[in-house]
Amino acid sequence: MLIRTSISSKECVQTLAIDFLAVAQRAAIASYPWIGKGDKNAADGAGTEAMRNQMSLIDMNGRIVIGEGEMDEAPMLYIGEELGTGNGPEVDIAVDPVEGTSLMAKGQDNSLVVIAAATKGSLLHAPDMYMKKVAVGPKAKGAINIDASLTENMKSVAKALGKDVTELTVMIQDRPRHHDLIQQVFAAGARVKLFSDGDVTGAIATAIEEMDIDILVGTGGAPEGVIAAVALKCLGGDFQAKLVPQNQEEFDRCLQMGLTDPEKVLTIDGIVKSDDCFFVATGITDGALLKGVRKKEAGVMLTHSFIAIGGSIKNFQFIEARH
Ligand SMILES: O=P(O)(O)OC[C@H]1O[C@](O)(COP(=O)(O)O)[C@@H](O)[C@@H]1O
Repeated sequence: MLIRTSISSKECVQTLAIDFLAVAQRAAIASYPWIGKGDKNAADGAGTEAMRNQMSLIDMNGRIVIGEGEMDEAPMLYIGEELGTGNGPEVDIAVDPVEGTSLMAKGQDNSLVVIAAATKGSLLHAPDMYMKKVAVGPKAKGAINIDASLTENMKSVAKALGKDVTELTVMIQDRPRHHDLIQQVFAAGARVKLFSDGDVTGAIATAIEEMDIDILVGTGGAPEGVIAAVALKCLGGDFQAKLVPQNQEEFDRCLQMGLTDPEKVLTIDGIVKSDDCFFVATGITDGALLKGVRKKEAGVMLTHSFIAIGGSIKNFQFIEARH
């Protein structure tokens, strides 16, 4: 008999989050042999396969809403793919088996496995295109406006945090398209923290006090934006976004995916419509949020993960595990 429920109970969301922790850990371990080997696709393929195999064992009716691509372009974890034993809650799943594929292929810091999940029907089906984003932690919730300039956002966030604008640190991906944003930070006397890849980590950093980041701003991947929004929802932070279709084809693609007004402001609650959600990450290479996979003696592998759970649980944990 098939059991279909929602993940609204505390026990259910907690159990599923633990199951997905195992998925992220397996995917990170599978990618480990490819660190620094210069082959992005092999690394991504290994992580994807491990992720899919482990997810198939979970008691759930899962459906990939953000994955490796459309059915005709991705053999595994394609958008719409159904995963799990079929006995269990109905969940929307967003995955990135390797967030920071170039970093990983070059043996650089900050690549990680990221997964987000929420009650069925609650995650935005974002096409694989650019998205303008702004993210802040819990203390600045309600203080951001994606339609305002970064200068104005910095003023409002500084006020919410009880800081002077010059004390803010703004994380921005180091890309030519962000030149103007970087200049606005300098002009305000605030500090930038530029990073080469991995804006999911940047968004989470705004909600983890020890990471000392006040705002993440910039244009990056929309799939990563949805995953970051789930993480921030669990962490009590805030996130706003706008899709940035680059041409008519991308614009039409938004319409096909049911986004009737592709350039409208997307709030955190519009991207993640349910509080019953969770986020899991496992480090592949060392990074600002997590250490990477380590190979110990006698085939033992060490992993470092992060779990954030939303709803009535609302907590996060760092987990070190030996496999
Ligand atoms: O490299 P671009 O085109 O600036 O895209 C930005 C996106 O790329 C990343 O840095 C890494 O993405 P990949 O894992 O697909 O390589 C994301 O974190 C970010 O959203």
